[in-house]
Amino acid sequence: MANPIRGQVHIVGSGAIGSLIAAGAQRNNIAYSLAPRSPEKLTQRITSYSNQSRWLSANLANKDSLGPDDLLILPLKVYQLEAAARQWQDRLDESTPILLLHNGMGGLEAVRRVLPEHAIYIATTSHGVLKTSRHEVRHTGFGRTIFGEAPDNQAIDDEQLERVFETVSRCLQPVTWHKNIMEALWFKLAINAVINPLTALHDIPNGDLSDSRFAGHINDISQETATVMQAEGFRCSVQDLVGQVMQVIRATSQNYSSMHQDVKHRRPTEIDAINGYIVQSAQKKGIDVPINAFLYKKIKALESTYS
Ligand SMILES: NC(=O)C1=CN([C@@H]2O[C@H](COP(=O)(O)OP(=O)(O)OC[C@H]3O[C@@H](n4cnc5c(N)ncnc54)[C@H](OP(=O)(O)O)[C@@H]3O)[C@@H](O)[C@H]2O)C=CC1
Ligand SMILES: CC(C)(CO)C(=O)C(=O)O
Repeated sequence: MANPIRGQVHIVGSGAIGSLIAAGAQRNNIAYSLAPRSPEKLTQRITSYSNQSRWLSANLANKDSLGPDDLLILPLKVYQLEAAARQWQDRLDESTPILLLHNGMGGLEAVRRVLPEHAIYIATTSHGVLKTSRHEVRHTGFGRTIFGEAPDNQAIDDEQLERVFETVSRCLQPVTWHKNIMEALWFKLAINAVINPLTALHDIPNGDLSDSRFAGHINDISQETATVMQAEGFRCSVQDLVGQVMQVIRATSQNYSSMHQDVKHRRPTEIDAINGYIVQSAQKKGIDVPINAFLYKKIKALESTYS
């Protein structure tokens, strides 16, 4: 069996997914720290979907610099990534590996603007986690995680790759390796591009999208996304995407999507990294995606009403 990293896992923030990773590290005796914006935001307790609570040892980041044996994890929204990378850049060794974990696309580009040469790994997860108070999170749904290497990593370090994979496998299990992680991110994007804006705009839980009145919208959004994905070089059909979207709608029928919750709590949404990213990619390829553009504008208009 492979070994995890030899050093410490440094988790930026103390948000929902970061706290789940911290709990996984603690359970597996992997040294970790959390780095919230302020100590008062540190997660202290995690409750599992089977209602068992676990206290996190108060592991605030206290190292001045990270070495090649450490791992920096950025489980953040895409729009938070560039600033976070800037905060950490002077504390990283040139060989410190970095793991990005987010919904939507554009995270790699954002971090590369600051750290063009670091080895970057990317994961996407379907675990569900909610930060229920400043100090508590609830693991609401057991999911799975897909992991891969950024396609533009310069040097291939097989030992580092194995150790990082093993670390993520222990912290966020079950984890599968994907040889083209960008493809996995695009397929997840295609699901979020339908469910997130529609549930936010109609103020409904995910399951309500199985009503026949949404069938046309789901098909049309997926058609546009499939066209862009094909132009990006991925093999997919509208039927594939609609099938996957419907499966997630059924599997998460009681949930309110993250964009629905963001709008409800008047927080910035991840629309730029989801439908906004599809619109941008389509423009570069000369493809028209009017429905994605419409959804993008509607969510932006909602955000602009926040005081
Ligand atoms: N939660 C879930 O169930 C799932 C989430 N995801 C995706 O994972 C990503 C992270 O989501 P989630 O964990 O829910 O988000 P959260 O908002 O709970 O976590 C992000 C945390 O990081 C903090 N933060 C941001 N920038 C910095 C910084 N520079 N320094 C210190 N702290 C910082 C934020 O603080 P502040 O609030 O002060 O900005 C926030 O507490 C998103 O892309 C999401 O879509 C994917 C699957 C499931
Ligand atoms: C899969 C889905 C749509 C589950 O709600 C999600 O990822 C989200 O809400 O952001």
